[in-house]
Amino acid sequence: MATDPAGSTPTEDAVRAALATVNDPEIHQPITDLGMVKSVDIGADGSVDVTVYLTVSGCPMRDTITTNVTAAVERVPGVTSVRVALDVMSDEQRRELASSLRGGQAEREIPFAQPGSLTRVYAVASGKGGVGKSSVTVNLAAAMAADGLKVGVVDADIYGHSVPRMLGAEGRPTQVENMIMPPSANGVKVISIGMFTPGNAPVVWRGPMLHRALQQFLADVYWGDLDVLLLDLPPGTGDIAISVAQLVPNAEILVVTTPQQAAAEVAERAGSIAVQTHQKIVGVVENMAGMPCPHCDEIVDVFGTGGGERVAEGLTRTTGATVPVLGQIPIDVRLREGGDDGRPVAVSHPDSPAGAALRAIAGKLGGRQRGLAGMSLGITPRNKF
Ligand SMILES: Nc1ncnc2c1ncn2[C@@H]1O[C@H](COP(=O)(O)OP(=O)(O)OP(=O)(O)O)[C@@H](O)[C@H]1O
Repeated sequence: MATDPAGSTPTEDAVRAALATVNDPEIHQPITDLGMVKSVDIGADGSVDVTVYLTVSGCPMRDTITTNVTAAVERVPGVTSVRVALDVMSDEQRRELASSLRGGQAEREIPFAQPGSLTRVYAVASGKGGVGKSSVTVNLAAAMAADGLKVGVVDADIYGHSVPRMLGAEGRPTQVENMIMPPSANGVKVISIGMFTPGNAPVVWRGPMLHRALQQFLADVYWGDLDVLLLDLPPGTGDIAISVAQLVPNAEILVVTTPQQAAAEVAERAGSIAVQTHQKIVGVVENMAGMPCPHCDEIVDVFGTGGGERVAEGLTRTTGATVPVLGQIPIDVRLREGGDDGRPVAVSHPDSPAGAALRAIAGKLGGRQRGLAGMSLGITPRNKF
């Protein structure tokens, strides 16, 4: 308990100032700004009773909120004890909160697709499954967050939703009215179809349902201000790639391939869908590019060589714009282990060959300024006379 040399009772202003330092763990804003402080009562003996509104009953964050509120108020000089009681917001209060979080933006509007949005959106695509698309997405996201960027990931890989586990962000998102609060881990906010399906049930959704799910993830999830949003797409050239193009036309495509000839060919096909959707391809990542021999450090080209380069050249030819190889990531058992444990190798072993390669790619993508080059200006050229 903080001692007060003057021995005076703490003021309500001082207690509220302390409460303003406590962020809601899901919304990441001060509980005082969110209308979550119901009452503050201060006894003559310096005891403080605080009642906090939870957004929903049974909120999974109730213990965290109680601990953080207690710790903040205890630090106020003159406070002798802190008791925290919890209440639940009424429907009306929840509606007000949801509308203030939306900041006046209309319901169902996708903030990233608005003109002037400063969030860079990357849709991570691959031709074949299992080439490491989700691993690359998660590691790039965690590395960018470690560099201080505000990052979100949408796991749109309907059939193999592995992003929450790879990031260590399992658990169900809470909902405030129509707004979904994304869990976060490793500094990254994440939402996944897997968070809404019972157990490990396979998802047998068709195109229109996938489109609606993606729209909901983009419009109804409270992302806050993001610097970068990564979308982990299912492998191949399915419906969801078209949905991304319709919902976030300014999303740029990042193609992941392995060095193998066959994988490179399908990756090129997946990438060339961007020509039809008029999206920009930001670059190619070659994953599983060789494995250092554990005995002599010689690089063993398990999956051959040159796939990334071939895809980049092919896409440059098809799109007419230069598509670079952004980096090559070697096979590394720590990358796989990190994926299984929710500790991305780019942050747990940043200097390992795979970690360093991923961080370098994250630096290139995270450091780019969103210029007008990637944006639709929404104007039509006038016909020539
Ligand atoms: N560079 C690497 N070194 C070692 N293991 C890797 C590497 N890249 C990926 N893996 C492992 O390969 C497996 C497949 O990776 P991942 O799930 O990221 O692929 P994916 O392309 O997203 O697959 P899908 O789209 O089919 O779900 C995972 O177990 C992952 O840990």
